[in-house]
Amino acid sequence: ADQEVCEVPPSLSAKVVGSFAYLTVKDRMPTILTKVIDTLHRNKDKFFEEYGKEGIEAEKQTIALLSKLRNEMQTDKPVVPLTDGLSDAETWNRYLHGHQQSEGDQESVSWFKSPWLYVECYMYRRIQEALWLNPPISDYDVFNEGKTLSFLESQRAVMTLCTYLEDIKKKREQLSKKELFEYFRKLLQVSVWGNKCDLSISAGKDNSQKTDAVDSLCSLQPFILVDDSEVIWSALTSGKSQGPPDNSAARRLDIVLDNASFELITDLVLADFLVCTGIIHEVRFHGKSFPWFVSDVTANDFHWTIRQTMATNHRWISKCGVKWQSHLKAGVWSYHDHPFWTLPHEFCEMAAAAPDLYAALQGSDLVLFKGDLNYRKLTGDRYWDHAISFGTALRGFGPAPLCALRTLKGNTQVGLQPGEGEKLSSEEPDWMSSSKYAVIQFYNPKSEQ
Ligand SMILES: O=P(O)(O)OC[C@@]1(O)O[C@H](CO)[C@@H](O)[C@@H]1O
Ligand SMILES: [Mn+2]
Repeated sequence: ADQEVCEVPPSLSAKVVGSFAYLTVKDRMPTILTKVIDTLHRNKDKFFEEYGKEGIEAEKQTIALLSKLRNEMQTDKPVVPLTDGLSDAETWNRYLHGHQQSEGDQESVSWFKSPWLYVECYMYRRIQEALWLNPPISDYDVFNEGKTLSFLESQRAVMTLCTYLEDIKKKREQLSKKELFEYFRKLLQVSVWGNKCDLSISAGKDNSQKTDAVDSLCSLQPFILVDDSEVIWSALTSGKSQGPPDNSAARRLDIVLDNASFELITDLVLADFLVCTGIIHEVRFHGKSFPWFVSDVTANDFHWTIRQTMATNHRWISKCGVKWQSHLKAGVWSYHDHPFWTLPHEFCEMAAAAPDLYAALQGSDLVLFKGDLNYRKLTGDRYWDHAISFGTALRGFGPAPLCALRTLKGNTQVGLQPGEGEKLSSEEPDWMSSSKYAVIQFYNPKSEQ
């Protein structure tokens, strides 16, 4: 039961030598920084063409700041305040100050000693600072190449998925409620497995979708550790009429997006299925307000992806794209990028840190949280016992019925059967970080779990 009183366990951090957090801070994060520096080097001519010698100077200064950042990280220097004066800088600096207060001094808030969730988010905000401090390349997306390439390499999978959606649409009038549920279940799984395509875990190496996302569902089924599809379906389809949306019956879905390219397509397909079958009447997509965790969706990625699908010469992909663009135009779909999603806070702090966002989410009938980072923030990225309930780990966060759709890429997992986590650890030590396993985990704050 969620009321079980329990000590909040410590945060994952790199101070545990050999832990996934340690290996991430020691190896993967510096690698990501090095790739960012290489990307800036490789685009030197482009900056010159576009901005002349000012562009070259800006590129050089940015690289200098990023090299300094990498050195701070690799030598475990103290975390330092942001200096770019962006609207969120003060929140970040207050957050840092809070850590310094609780640790007692500035020295002990550092890359290998502080919570992994904090320092990893902070790294991406420092990358943003390096760009922001160097106009005219301030709004250059250092991760754009990787996201674009990953999308273009996933085109076969996009084609089969859009064709699959088209088939469903053709026969939707004849589908029974049970058949609708089966398609919902499949598209929910396609969306959760789409989360494997993440360029942060691969440190930028190609991670595009090579296999047919629908055909592989059966073989992947055993690796879904928690599957709450049925209770999600009944939350979506119970009570309110299926009819056309008069205000009371209108049902709203919020999708807190994760990665661009193929994963974004799986989310757009799921949203389209729910709208065209009349189960959902409005979808709000939540992305990041600046480039984040290498492959996370920004406004530019979101609109570029829809324009790309419209322009593709494959008839079903372009038909989907045209439909999606019309949903945006009609306001049935909308894109939002609240600054909170690119702050370091655990979600149990949202109501205090971003009351406007928390209130907005309270108007949703279901909030889907995609990916591993969102799961880490939902549960606070802590050493929870694997068998404690998801509700307990949420520690009061619950603006609306919510569902986490994540492949496991960080060693936090709750809501398992007693002994299940230990069994997995004995058989596969890296079960929480290999992205081989996934959860479709639901929590309804309005009802006892
Ligand atoms: O949120 P996502 O895209 O599913 O995964 C983000 C991620 O790749 O980055 C962090 C490790 O660097 C972890 O949260 C996770 O492995
Ligand atoms: Mn991501």
